[in-house]
Amino acid sequence: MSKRAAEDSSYPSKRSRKGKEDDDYVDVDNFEAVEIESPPDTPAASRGAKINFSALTRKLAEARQARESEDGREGSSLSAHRRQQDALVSHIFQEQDFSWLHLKPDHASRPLWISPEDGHIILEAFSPIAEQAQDFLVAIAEPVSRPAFIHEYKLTSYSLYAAVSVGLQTEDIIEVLNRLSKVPVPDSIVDFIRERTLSYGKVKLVLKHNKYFVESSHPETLQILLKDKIIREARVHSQQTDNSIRAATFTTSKAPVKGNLVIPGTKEAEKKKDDAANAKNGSKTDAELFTSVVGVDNDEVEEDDDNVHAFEIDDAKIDDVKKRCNELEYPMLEEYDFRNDTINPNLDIDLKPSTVIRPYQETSLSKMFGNGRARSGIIVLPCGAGKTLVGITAACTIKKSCLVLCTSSVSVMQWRQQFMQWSNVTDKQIAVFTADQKEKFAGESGIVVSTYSMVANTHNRSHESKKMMEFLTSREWGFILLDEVHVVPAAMFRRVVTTIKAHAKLGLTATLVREDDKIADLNYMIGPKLYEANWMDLAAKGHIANVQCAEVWCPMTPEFYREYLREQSRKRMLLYCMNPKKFQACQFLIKYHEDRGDKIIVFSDNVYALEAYAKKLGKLYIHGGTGQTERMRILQWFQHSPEVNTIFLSKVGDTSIDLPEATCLIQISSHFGSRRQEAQRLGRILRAKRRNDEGFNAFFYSLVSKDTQEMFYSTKRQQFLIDQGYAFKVITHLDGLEDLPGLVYKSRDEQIELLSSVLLANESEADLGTDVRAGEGDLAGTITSKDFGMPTKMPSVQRTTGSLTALSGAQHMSYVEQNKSANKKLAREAPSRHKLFAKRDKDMAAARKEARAAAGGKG
Ligand SMILES: Nc1ncnc2c1ncn2[C@@H]1O[C@H](COP(=O)(O)OP(=O)(O)OP(=O)(O)O)[C@@H](O)[C@H]1O
Repeated sequence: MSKRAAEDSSYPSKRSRKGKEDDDYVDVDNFEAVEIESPPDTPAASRGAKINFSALTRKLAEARQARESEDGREGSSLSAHRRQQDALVSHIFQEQDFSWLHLKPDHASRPLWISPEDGHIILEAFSPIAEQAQDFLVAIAEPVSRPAFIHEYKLTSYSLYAAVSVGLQTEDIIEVLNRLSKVPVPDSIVDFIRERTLSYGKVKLVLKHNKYFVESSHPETLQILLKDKIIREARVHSQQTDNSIRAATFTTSKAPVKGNLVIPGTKEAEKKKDDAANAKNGSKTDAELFTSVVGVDNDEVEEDDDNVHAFEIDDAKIDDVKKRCNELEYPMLEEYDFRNDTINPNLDIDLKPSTVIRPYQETSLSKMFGNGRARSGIIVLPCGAGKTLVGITAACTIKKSCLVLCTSSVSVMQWRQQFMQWSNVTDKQIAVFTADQKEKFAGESGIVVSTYSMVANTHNRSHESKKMMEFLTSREWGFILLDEVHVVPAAMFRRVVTTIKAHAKLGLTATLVREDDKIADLNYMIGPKLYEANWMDLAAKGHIANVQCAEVWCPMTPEFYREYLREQSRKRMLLYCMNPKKFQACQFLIKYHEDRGDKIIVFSDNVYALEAYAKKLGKLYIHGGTGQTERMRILQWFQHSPEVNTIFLSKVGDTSIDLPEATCLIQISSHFGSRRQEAQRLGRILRAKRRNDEGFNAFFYSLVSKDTQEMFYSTKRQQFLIDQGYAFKVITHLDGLEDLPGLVYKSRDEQIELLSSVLLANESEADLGTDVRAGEGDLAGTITSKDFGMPTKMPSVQRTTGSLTALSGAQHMSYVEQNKSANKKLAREAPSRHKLFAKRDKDMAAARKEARAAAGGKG
C-alpha cells in the first residue's frame, strides 16, 4: 500500500478505537509505506502491490516491548497463573480446542488468529494496527463478517487468486500473516497458500487483432495446459505450421513494456497537469512526479524485456478454456496493455476538470491499474458509494471504445447522463441501445450503453437490433463495464462475455452475494475481486450515511392470526402484510419521522398491500403499473414539495432510483429472504444529502408481523447487512402508538372488515401482485396526484430538524417482553368466529369435501 493510501485510510482506525484511552492510540498517519523487498527473480509484473510491512513490524515490536515491561512489573507469578487458567478452560472447547497452537509470547500485540482447519481468520478490529491488517486481509482473503470489534475473513482459492493478480507474492503473504498472527501460521495454511498460489498469475488471456491467445512467459506451463483435452481442442493452428512441430511451437514475442500511468480525477492527475503547465513555462518536469497511483511507484516502472509465448484459441471455446484453466489451478489473468494498443483507435475522453474522485474510489481503481495495465476483475463498493464514477474513470483511463451493460433501460439512461456529467464525452461519442433507441456512435471509437438482455437475447430480434448486434460483435472493445454483476443470470452472462470481444472487463457490485450460489462463476467469467470497501469505514468518513436499523415487531390481531394459521402459504403472506397492527406501526412511524422533517420511502414488494396502505394513509405510490410521466411527477414532488414527504414504492424502486432527499425507509413487505434486496433498499438512504449534518442518522425500519414466517425471512434478509457491521435493534412496542390521533383500524369491526377484504382478495394478490417491470405497463390502478388535490404551485420548503435526542429516534420506543405463549394459546382456543366468516368456513369445508371425493373417485 502506498503512502497516500495509508494517509487516506487513517480515519477509521481512530473511529474503531473510539472509547479507548488516548495514550494507547497509534498514529497511523505517521506510518511510512515501505515496499517489501522482492526477491531478485520476482517477475516485474508482480512487484506492484505494497504492504506497510516495516511499519507493521515496527509497531509490533513497540507493542511487544510495552507488553514485556508490563509483564515484568507484574512478576513471574502472573505467567504461572495464566498457564494454569489455560489448562482449566481448554476442555470446554473439546475438538475446537486449539491451545496446541501455542500463542506467541507477544500475542497480545498481534491482531489476528488463523484457524488451522478451515483458513478462517479472526481479526481484533480494536487493535492499534487493525487498519493496516485489514488492508492486507482484504487483499488476500474474503471478508465474511465485519462488525465493530471482531472481524472474520476466510482464505479461499479465489481470494488467493485475487491476491496474486494484484501483485502479491506467495512468500510475502505467508510472512505478513505470520507477523500479524498470535500463533505461528499453521503448516496446513502455509501449504494451502503455497499450493494455491504456485501456478496463479502464470497464464494470461490476451486479445490481439481480434483473436484470443493464451499467453505465458513459461512455455512449459503452456505445454502442461495443452495436455488437457479441452484446451488442446480449443487451440487454433496456423495454416503454415507443420503438423509434427506445431504441438511444441508457440508464437513468441516481447512482453509489453510498462510505463507511467495516471488515473484522471486523482491528486496525481492534478499534479501532472501542473507539471505539464510548468514544463510549458520552461521549468523542468520532474519525471518522478509522474508517479502512478496507489501501489505503483516510480521505482517499479521499469522495462520488462521477458519474452512471452502464446497459442491461439477458438473464440467460441473461450469460456470452456477459462473454466478448464480454473479447474487445473491455472486461472487466467486478463490484462490489457491499452497504452501500447495501436490497433484499436483511441477515444478522446477525459474526466471534467471539476471531477475529483474520492480516496476509496481511487484505491479501487489502483487495484485495477496497479501495474500500468488494465486488469479484469470486480470492484465491490457499498450502495450509493459511487460505482458509476469508478466505471467512468476507468473508461477515461483506458480511452478506447467502451461498452456499458446494465440491468434496466432506466439504468442505461442514468449511465449515459452520468458519463455526460462527469466526463467531457460528447453527445456523438455516446450511444444507447435499448428496445426504444438503437443508436451508433459517430467516428471510429465511442461508448455504447445497453442492457444485458438486449445483448444476450437471441430470440425475436428486429432488423434494427440485428444490425446493432452486428455493430457490437464485429468490433473489438477496449473495455466492457458490467454493472450489478451479482444479479445477472449466469447463462445470460456467459452469452454476453462470449459474444462481445473486449480487452478489459470491470464488474461493479455492492453485494457480491447471490442467492443461487453462482458467485464463483463470476471469477472466471470476469476475473477476481479486485477491491471490496468496508461499509462502516465509508459511513464513518461521511461518504455514505450512518443508518440506524430496526426491526419492528407487530403483533397479529387475534382474527388475522387465526386466519393465518388456517390459510395456505400464499394467502398467509397477504395476511401478515395486511396485519392492522402493521398498518398502525407504519402510520405511527410516518407521522413521527415526517414531524422530524424526514423524507420517507415505504417499500412493499406486494402491490396489493402497497395500494391498500398508500390509499388508507393518503400517500402517493409508484409501482410497475405507474406510467413514466406519473412516476417522474411523483418523484419530483417528493424531492421538492414539502407537501409530499412520504412515497410508497414497489420493488421497481429497489435500484436505479437516486433520491438523496430520502432519509428514512420503512419496509412493510419483502420478497422472502433476499439479502441482496435488503442491502439495495438500504442503499436508497445511504446517499442521503444530509449525511454530513452533525449527528445525522438515516433510519431503516423493517416491519414484521410477530410469530409468522415473516420473522424467519426477515432474519435471513438482514444477514448481509449484519456482516457489514449494521446492528438491527428489535422494537417490540412503539410508545404512544395507541394515542395517535386518527389511528387506522383501531376498532375490532374495522379490523374484521379489513380481514374480509384480504380473504376475498384474489390468491395471486398474495404474490407480488400485479407489479410489472420498470418502464412497462399502463397507468391502471395508480393514484394520481389529482386524487390528492395536489397544488400546481409548490410552496417554499420549511423543514424542522429534531434535537440530538430526537435524532436518536429512540425516545418513543421501548422494549417490552411479550408473553411468548400467548400466540400458541390463541391458536389452541376454540375460535369464536365472527359471523362474517361462518358462511365462508362452511363453503370451504364443503369444497374440500368435494375435492376429496373427486380425488377418491379418480383413484
Ligand atoms: N467523487 C464523487 N464526488 C461527488 N459525488 C460523487 C462522487 N462519487 C459519487 N458521487 C455521488 O454519489 C451518488 C451515488 O453514486 P452512484 O449512483 O454511482 O452510486 P452506486 O454505487 O452506483 O449506488 P447503487 O448501487 O445504489 O446504484 C451520486 O449522486 C453521485 O453523483
